[in-house]
Amino acid sequence: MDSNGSGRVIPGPTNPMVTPLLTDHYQFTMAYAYWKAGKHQERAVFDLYFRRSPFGGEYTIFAGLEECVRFISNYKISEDEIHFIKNTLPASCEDGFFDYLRGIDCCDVEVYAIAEGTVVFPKVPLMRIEGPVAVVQLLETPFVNLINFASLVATNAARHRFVAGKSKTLLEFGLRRAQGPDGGISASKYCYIGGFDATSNVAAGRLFGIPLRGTHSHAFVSSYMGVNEIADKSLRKKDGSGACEDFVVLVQKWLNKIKWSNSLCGIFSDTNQSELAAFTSYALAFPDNFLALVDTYDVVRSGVPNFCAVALALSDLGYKAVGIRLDSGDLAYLSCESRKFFCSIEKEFGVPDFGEMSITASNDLNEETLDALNKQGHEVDAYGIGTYLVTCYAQAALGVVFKLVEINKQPRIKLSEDVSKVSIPCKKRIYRLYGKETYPLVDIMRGENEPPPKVGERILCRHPFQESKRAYVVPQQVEELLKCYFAGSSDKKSETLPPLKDIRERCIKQLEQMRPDHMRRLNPTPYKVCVSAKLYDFIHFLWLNEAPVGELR
Ligand SMILES: Nc1ncnc2c1ncn2[C@@H]1O[C@H](COP(=O)(O)OP(=O)(O)OP(=O)(O)O)[C@@H](O)[C@H]1O
Ligand SMILES: O=P(O)(O)OC[C@H]1O[C@H](OP(=O)(O)OP(=O)(O)O)[C@H](O)[C@@H]1O
Ligand SMILES: O=C(O)c1cccnc1
Ligand SMILES: [Mg+2]
Repeated sequence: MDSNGSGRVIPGPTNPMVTPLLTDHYQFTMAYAYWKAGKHQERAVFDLYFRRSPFGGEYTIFAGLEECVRFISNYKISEDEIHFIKNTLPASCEDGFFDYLRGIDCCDVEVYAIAEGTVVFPKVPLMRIEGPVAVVQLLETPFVNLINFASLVATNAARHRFVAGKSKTLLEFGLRRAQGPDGGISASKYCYIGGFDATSNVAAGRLFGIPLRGTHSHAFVSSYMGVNEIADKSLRKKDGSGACEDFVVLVQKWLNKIKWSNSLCGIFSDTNQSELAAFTSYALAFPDNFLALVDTYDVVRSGVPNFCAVALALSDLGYKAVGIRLDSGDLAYLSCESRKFFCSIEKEFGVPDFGEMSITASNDLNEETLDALNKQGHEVDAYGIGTYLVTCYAQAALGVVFKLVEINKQPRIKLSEDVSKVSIPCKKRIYRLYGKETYPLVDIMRGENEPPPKVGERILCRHPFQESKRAYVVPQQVEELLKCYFAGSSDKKSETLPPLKDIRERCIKQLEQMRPDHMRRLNPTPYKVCVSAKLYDFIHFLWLNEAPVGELR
């Protein structure tokens, strides 16, 4: 634990593998070369950004900032680590360098960032990292690593939420399929930020206070052979006014009633009795939270009737069952059939709200299957989503980069044949300009010393690289995006790290205020990211200055 200059104590990174060695070898070789040249203390400014939003979309959720701040707040290279680094470098490397590494902390580093959970766009610096060039260089790889997957998976979660709709419960079930333990823990944390309601991941529940939810598996159902395996068949009434001595008999009674009821007669005959035993047993263990996986044998002919028999028996004793989970087959059709069954029971037996029993669906769900279910019509209330969500199956990486934009107060540019890869030089300030209808209109980057845009004042916004693309904007609201999150030992004020719940709320609010055409799944409109006229001129001046002139022969 350490403080970031603000006097607040900041714990280390969640994952203890996040150490100064969690970087690329070349960061240490460059650090040595900087040191050898006497250049290591030169003040550098790097921007961290990405070039394209993922999943064919036009927005991204910025996530991972807290872990970066935790990392640098506690940055210290241990003796063991220095010993290891020394062995990885040529023997000719001078000892003075290792003394230098020994003394490194991040007290000369400052980090400016957009708030975690904000909707962000390509080319805009999500973080600006200032400090001695050798130190900031060492931070490149861990920072990019901590932001890349966090932002990717939070965006994936937000996209799943967008298709599922606000009213649905979204459960993250991905731990078993995630890319290793950190993939699993990170996915649970950042899917929550992106708008999921709960996770099945117990460790994530403990670490981050994310609500835990779950049902049961097919193994639980198929492990039962019959009701005689249930040792204690008694169940106390919910209000404490007595008990049912044989809950199994009560369930059987209800199953018979359903079977011969007017509206359900003929829909099913004999249900699977081992499944009934499993449901009965689960209800005895959790009478207040009874939710059954109904697709082990046959949803309509066995799972749903068995579930209803147990739920009605519970109802006799004052308990309210939660619902069912469907994990195979046509989820649209089966959810509608199950709903019809529940509604018939409500009508036939006069059990209030039985028709509103919750239906959870799972099984290889993703944006496309959720969209297909919506188009077909369905009765699903909650989705359990694993593999496609946590592995970010539709796109493996976000492509976050970390580029030098200034050293010793000299702006720097990285040129490329591919214009989209040319970096935007200078230490910049970023503003989000809002229009009349309260939507964000554009993000504009301006040189650090340019005055901020003013509400009601016309501003020329220019595409950073295409001369003909320009627009005037008269903002109704101006929001400065980069705030100081780590001030090192300077006396600058830094932002406090908000709790996870607040980050999630911010994210949900941010998504709601975006113009709908930026958010749609098919051919969304790109959000405009621009530069001030002054910065535009400077970029192109520097470009011409740095690019050699070709010669044709
Ligand atoms: N109504 C639907 N429309 C579109 N996709 C659906 C619908 N219902 C389910 N799906 C999806 O179709 C796929 C079905 O998976 P699969 O072919 O493995 O069948 P299954 O139902 O799991 O079969 P099994 O009984 O062998 O487990 C899943 O990805 C599921 O999310
Ligand atoms: O389908 P996902 O989106 O990854 O969500 C999680 C899945 O994990 C569980 O079963 P598991 O996949 O382990 O076994 P199954 O495929 O045989 O049901 C669960 O029943 C879900 O189907
Ligand atoms: O609780 C569940 O139903 C669950 C948890 C993880 C994976 N699949 C399902
Ligand atoms: Mg599966």
